[in-house]
Amino acid sequence: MLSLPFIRDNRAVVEKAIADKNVSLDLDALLALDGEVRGLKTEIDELRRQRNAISDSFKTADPAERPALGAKAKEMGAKTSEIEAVLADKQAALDALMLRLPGIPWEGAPVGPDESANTIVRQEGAIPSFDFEPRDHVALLEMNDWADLSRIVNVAGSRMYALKGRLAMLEQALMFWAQQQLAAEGFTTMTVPALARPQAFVATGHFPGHEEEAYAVPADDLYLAGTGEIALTSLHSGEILESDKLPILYAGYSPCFRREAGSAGRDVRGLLRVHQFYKLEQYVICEDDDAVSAEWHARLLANAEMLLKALEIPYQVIEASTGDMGLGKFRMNDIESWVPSLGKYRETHSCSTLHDWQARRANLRWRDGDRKVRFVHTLNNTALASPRILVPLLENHQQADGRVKLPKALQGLMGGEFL
Ligand SMILES: Nc1ncnc2c1ncn2[C@@H]1O[C@H](COS(=O)(=O)NC(=O)[C@@H](N)CO)[C@@H](O)[C@H]1O
Repeated sequence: MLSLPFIRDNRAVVEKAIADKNVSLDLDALLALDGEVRGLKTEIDELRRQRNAISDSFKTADPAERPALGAKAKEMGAKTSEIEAVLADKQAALDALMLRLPGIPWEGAPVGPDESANTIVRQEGAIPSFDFEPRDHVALLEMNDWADLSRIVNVAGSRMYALKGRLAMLEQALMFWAQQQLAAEGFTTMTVPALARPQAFVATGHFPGHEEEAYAVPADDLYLAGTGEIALTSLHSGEILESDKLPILYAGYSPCFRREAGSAGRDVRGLLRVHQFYKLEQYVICEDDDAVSAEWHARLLANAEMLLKALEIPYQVIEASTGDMGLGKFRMNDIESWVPSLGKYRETHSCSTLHDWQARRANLRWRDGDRKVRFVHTLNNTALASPRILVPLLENHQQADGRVKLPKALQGLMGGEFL
């Protein structure tokens, strides 16, 4: 969300963000509502002032005049309530439009409608060349009995899987290993729930707009989150964080649930796109200073690259376009990992800076050195998301006989050179 003073003073910038992020929002209607709300508030204040004046005069008034004064006060009270009802409706309409406002993208973001406008920042790690016909991850799962992709569908429906044996253990080991790497970078590991109240989805920007992507639990007015970002964004809602508590660095581990409503037919084979997965989420709450945010964005990206380099997975860093980065983002860099069976890079990480766009929605504030209360900045990036990360991991390290050679970083954890 943006502040109304910012919108009033930066109309052209906001209009450009609305256009560049393909948002359908009538800024004139929003500002007209803002004007009406301010007018109604002024009217109410004036009525209250007059009513108070009458009440004050009541004590010293001639007894004969009191009935008329009482009637006047009563009439003003009725008028005030009438205007307050109108104000409530206008305020609700304004609040709804405010939630649709885009965050202003950084000036270096490629302007374009969707991911087709994304650009490649750089590529890291040599694409492996095999002296045998490489298998895809599903074939590797089958020949090593590392997953059940069929029976489980009878139990839980499509896009579901069960990992087995050493691969199931590797998934757990990977998450612990990543938590250790992030702890060394100062991030506090947290396990967070997937269940969350609707307001938590509004705070991150998932609602309004993406309700159909979340599984609902209507009996309890809860939804299942698709990312630990949702719990972490609202964890400190309503608090005023002292400056010595910033930055807050969380490594949030959670199950993630996504309906993938819009993904029919995409990635239907295997582990790339499933309804339930596990993610370790890097999350930062920092002071509202653009340079500080930019520094944390770079560090979140570097952390993810550190993990990919240790896993010896080739990848490329992507600069997201204005149309692909999402409503609230200032900047988004995806990392795409090489998948040999597809002969292309596929997204495994997504690093975002949101400035105070989420903080305003989540009511996340801090007290600066001058004791001034301000909204914070929030950032997030994937550390590891499994089972998707297993796809490049297994395929890039496969041997001719179908065994998978573990990267050195995991050999100690898994007690051997091979999975
Ligand atoms: N349906 C899915 N199945 C498997 N993995 C998924 C799915 N959706 C997302 N992921 C993984 O989760 C990562 C982060 O998802 S994201 O929506 O791009 N971004 C976020 O959730 C941010 N909070 C950063 O983690 C993706 O890069 C991908 O690796």
